[in-house]
Amino acid sequence: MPQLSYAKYGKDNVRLYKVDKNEKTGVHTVIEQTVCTLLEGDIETAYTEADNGPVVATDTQKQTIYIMAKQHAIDPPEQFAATLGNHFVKTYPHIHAAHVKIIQHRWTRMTIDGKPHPHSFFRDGEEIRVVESVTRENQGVDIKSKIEKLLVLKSTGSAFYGFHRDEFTRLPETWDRILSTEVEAGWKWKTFKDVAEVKKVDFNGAWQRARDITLKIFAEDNSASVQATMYKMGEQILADVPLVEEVDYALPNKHYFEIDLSWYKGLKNTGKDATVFAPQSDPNGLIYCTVARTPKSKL
Ligand SMILES: O=c1[nH]c(=O)c2[nH]c(=O)[nH]c2[nH]1
Repeated sequence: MPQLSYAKYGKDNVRLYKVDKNEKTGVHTVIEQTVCTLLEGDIETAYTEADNGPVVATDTQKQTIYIMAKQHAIDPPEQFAATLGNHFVKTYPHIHAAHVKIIQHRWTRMTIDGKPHPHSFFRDGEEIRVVESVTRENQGVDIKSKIEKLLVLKSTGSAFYGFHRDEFTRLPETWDRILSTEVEAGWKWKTFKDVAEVKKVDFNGAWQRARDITLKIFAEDNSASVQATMYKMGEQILADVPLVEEVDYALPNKHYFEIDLSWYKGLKNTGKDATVFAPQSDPNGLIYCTVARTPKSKL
């Protein structure tokens, strides 16, 4: 007999915008998010017996997102995720866990004639801030914060030599190359007891630190490899944000190939003379790592 071994359900791609209007100064602050909520619990019969009794409709979940957004802070997104998760597990006795994912999109204030504009914003890149949370009944809140789609490039200060060589190796060693990646960085927080504890944490400060560290180390490290540079980033975030237990990075190595132009009148464009390159869309390297405070057993 087959069995339902796992189930969760909810509403994805709920788009949300909230404006905070400071009446005194006339300055508006805007936040745009895409929210997903997924509920777990005693919902088996909805699947196995066509019983909709336990189903908190996905439409209800969507309406709840709007109402909670009106009544509570949605920034930082970590706090809003915990508020939503707490609502679902506290309101419905048969719901035992709520997964909330929030993607926060960039709206950066415009500078007009050298002054920050009170109510006009622009999208400065595709970078997103992501929060993944799970609130479990009587077991607290687990939160992971992320930066995704942050595209960076350095035109020098990166080498790759001394790697293993055998009969399959074609790649020459290089002491000066272009390094480019689209940063995906995540940091997992210690388990929080409840929403009250979540509310005390400076998530925006931590996001800023993680982003600054990523950019500073990317720019300043005399990179031996993607692996070595990303490890330094992880170490530094753990050192700077005590409530973070684990940091992970996923970095594609976006290759830029030298083009030999010597066929054209002996034009020099390789080695130290290389200035025109061919950016590659694929294939690309893909390097992962997780840096944890306490090493995990490999067993
Ligand atoms: O930083 C790098 N790490 C690698 O593992 C690797 N492999 C490769 O071909 N180029 C690079 N660069």
